[in-house]
Amino acid sequence: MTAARPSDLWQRFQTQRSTIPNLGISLDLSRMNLPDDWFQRHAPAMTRAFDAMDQLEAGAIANPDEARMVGHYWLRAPERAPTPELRRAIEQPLADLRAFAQAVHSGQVAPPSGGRFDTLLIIGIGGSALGPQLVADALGDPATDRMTPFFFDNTDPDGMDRVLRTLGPDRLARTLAVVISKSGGTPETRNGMLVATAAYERAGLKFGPHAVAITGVDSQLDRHARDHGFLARFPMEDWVGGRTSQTSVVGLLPAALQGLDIQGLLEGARLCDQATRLRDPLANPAAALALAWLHATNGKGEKDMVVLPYKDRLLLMSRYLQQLVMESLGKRLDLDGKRVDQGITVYGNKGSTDQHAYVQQLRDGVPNFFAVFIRVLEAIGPQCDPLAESVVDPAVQATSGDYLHGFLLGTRAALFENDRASLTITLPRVDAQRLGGLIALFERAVGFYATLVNINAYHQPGVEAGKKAAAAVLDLQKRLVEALAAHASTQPMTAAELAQALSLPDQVEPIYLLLEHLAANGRAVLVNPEANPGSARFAARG
Ligand SMILES: O=P(O)(O)OC[C@H]1O[C@H](O)[C@H](O)[C@@H](O)[C@@H]1O
Repeated sequence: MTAARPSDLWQRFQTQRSTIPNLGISLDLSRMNLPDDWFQRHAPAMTRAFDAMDQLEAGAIANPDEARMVGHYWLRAPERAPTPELRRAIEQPLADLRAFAQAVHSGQVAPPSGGRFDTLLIIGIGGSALGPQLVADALGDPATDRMTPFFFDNTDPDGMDRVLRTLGPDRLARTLAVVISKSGGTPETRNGMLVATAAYERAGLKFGPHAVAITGVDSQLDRHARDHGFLARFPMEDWVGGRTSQTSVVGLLPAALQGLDIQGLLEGARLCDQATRLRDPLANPAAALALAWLHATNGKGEKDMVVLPYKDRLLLMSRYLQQLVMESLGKRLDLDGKRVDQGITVYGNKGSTDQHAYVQQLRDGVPNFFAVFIRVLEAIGPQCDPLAESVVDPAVQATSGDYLHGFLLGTRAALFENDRASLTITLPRVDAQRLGGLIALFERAVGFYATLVNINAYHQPGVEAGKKAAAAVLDLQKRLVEALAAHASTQPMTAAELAQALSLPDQVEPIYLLLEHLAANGRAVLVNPEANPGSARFAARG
């Protein structure tokens, strides 16, 4: 049990606290059980991390495997971009996207069938969806949004169908599709675009005059957009990674179209960047965060990070951070090519909802995590009806917001009592500036941490393995459908027999799984449904 006295904790609360002054954001590490000399002990390592970050911001090839610069910090301070060309590559698209959003809002850019665009269908995945989703949900307000956002962020036909049915053909005519893919070749996004195109066409509409693309210049998507008369194309630069693209066109165009405060997002990120360039880890929340992770995880991912925002609007924060942290830090090799199997697992949802779900395990179960509480001081936003924050419990004169805050402090104390560490990030409110600041805080903490554990945070070689394997599966499926037609039109066959026919005797299991999928979707027939996998027989569809 932790035997810290309240007066010691109060002392630690004051000394292990850093801030982003202009945003009123603070980071409290008092419940992380850091040894007193933790920061001092890691001063030399942190100096290296500051040096690496300085070089990155100055335009070094900070992503060595892909031979790329890493420029997301310039997006909110274009004057810091290392060359005038790079500065222009930030300022021009920013001006263009603002002008485009204004033209859409004013009706100057309008649907061919008349009226105004009032709905957005954002098509993207991973870094091309998670940031826009987080921002849309955190800052959006159905009463004041200029356009209502919907997302295709997967290749699940049922998921896409649900969105399309929510929209219906009439609303589709007033829907602007924003197709986002840095590489321009991501299959899920391409599929989403093709399904959307078919839906527009079925409604008697052409997709191009309802669509814009955000993608690398001359990518497959860029060429498709050009050839199909998209309304506009916005460039995505190779020095902006998908998971750090929220302050690029990727995050800003959807937000601007929704009518959100993109200047606030940029400003918040810029102010955070300023505060986190300070070379004093105790006073620099991004450095302090990275050093706290180093302690909690032993620099080897030994503990998971549970993200607990006590605010519905920040529900998607854990999902956003999952990609930012796990895709950046989850690496097999370090920068010297040594096997390290690095990473920090991130999950979470929101408080106090989680207290009625998995906090039981956090408090009493396997102690394999540390918690990140996100505490928002103002209980309601200026746009809220005060009714939501009226007294609900006259006995203690408490409002719903008092309860929410009370549950946060209560859970923080209950975890700490049981030797579960946590850190707390406090924001005055959820607005564009604070959200921009929060995103930038984690971006830089990830960068520092990567240097502390000597890995490249800016590539994702592991993702490719799954993509290649999926392509091989689709190729096998094609050959299987052909084999079914050739050999199993009259005489049903087992997976093993089909594997034999394809000369792929060691592929029986994937062949069975594909047959099951094809049969469930009416593209093959399972003639003996009660049979076990070994004796199940499949025929071509007649
Ligand atoms: O923007 P895109 O090129 O379509 O990529 C979308 C996502 O897919 C990839 O697999 C990467 O792992 C992500 O980092 C990326 O954000």
